[in-house]
Amino acid sequence: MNGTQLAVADLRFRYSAKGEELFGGLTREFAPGAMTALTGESGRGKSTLLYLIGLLLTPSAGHVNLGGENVSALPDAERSRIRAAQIGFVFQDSELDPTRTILDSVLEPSMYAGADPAAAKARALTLLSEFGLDHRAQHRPGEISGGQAQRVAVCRSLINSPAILLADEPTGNLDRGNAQLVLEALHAAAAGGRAVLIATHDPFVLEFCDAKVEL
Ligand SMILES: Nc1ncnc2c1ncn2[C@@H]1O[C@H](COP(=O)(O)OP(=O)(O)OP(=O)(O)O)[C@@H](O)[C@H]1O
Repeated sequence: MNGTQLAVADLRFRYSAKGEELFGGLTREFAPGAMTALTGESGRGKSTLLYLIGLLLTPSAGHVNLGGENVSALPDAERSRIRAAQIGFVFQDSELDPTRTILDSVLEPSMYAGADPAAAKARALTLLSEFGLDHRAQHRPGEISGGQAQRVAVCRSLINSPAILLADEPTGNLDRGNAQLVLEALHAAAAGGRAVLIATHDPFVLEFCDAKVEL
């Protein structure tokens, strides 16, 4: 892992001209190798911050800095390229495509990133094995549990070896045991040199995090 630096500087965002301003000029670094919890009451902007850092939204003021570059100011095509190559997402419900095998679901983001298919397949199988899912590679989402599906989503988010991993309530619908497996997987991803950000309401999640940003 290259340990890409991630930071936000004087960040502000409004969904509409008259809408509430979020973040009040947030300045913060998110260290590579650390898992940071984004906490705060409902509506404070945890998900929105992930979308801004994930380059799916553009700040109203301030910027996101990735690897020393203000990536908020870049043209859409360049932001999409950075997103595909450097940023992984895990959402609350993985909603895997029911028609694809688990292996193909994990591989899908590698196609958008233009990765070598053979190398991507080898990496997908390694990831599935690391997360105890190798025997499920040829199964379809209907044949695996919710906890396993979330671990598949973590594998999928890691297929392009992103420097940044963004997780929005990734354990929100899981029981403790499955939540722990997913959180351990995310923590391992951070330990590999990534900045992992996880939006959460759950005190259990905080036990796995190295830092906390309260919005
Ligand atoms: N697409 C949208 N258009 C307009 N306003 C939005 C949109 N998405 C979110 N908001 C508003 O922006 C604010 C922040 O929402 P966001 O979902 O980021 O908060 P959150 O902290 O993640 O909340 P929760 O904990 O409930 O998931 C809220 O007031 C929300 O109503």
